[in-house]
Amino acid sequence: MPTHPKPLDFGGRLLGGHGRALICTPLVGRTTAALKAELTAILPQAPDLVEWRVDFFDAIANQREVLAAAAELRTLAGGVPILFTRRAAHEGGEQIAIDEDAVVALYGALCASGAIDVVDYELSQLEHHRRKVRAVSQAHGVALVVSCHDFHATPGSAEMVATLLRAEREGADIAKLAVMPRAPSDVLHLLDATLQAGAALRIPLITMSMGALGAITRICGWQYGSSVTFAVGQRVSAPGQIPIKELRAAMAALGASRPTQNAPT
Ligand SMILES: O=C1C[C@@](O)(C(=O)O)C[C@@H](O)[C@@H]1O
Repeated sequence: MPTHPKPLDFGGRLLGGHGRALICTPLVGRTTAALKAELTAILPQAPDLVEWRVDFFDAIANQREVLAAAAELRTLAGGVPILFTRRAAHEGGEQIAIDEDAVVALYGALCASGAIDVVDYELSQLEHHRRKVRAVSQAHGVALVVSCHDFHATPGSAEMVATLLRAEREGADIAKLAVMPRAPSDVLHLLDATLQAGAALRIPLITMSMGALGAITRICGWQYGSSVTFAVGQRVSAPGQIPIKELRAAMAALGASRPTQNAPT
């Protein structure tokens, strides 16, 4: 019997759960036009969520332009929830032209805009920044992913569970952990930590082992309790991501995309 991942709760609108893995496709366009083209190409592939990786956006320093782009994406997405993420460079993101205070202000503006459903902010950021992001997201009914990425190694299972628990304690609505395997056993440790954390946490979690070695976790992670898997729509945003079509086919082979009543018991 697989562990059912918990559903995501966007202001009372539940997404996923009941043995269904959600697929999120990142948008990494550098301009509004490129983002719109990317989203237009991705939507026919029916992602459950799209993630705007704003650290790729050339005009990130221009809050008005970011808000205008977000509004356009909102309209184009037609009800597909939007995750807004500035991935910090020290956690595998792009170098950006603004400091952390400006990033937090940007998160505030986006949360207030109504154009996004969920934001992702790193556990490694300073506490006063994290608190501000938590407060502003809560104030506007935007869900908060508190994330942690290790692009170099995979910590032990106990440490990974502790990280996910800490994200929950720090106010996350969703806890996320991405780690890099150095050996096949690291992939097993990530799945083990996912299973343990799924039982220990009240909130949904998202985990993945990155790189080619970890790609299997993007297909089967839901069976260990991970609520979302990230797939390539147009361009890769992290190593090891699988194109959405192939990912969906592989998950279907595991029974992941079937309704609960047809899932293997
Ligand atoms: O945190 C994550 C997960 C991710 O790093 C991955 O490995 O699929 C991809 C990122 O775009 C996203 O923000």
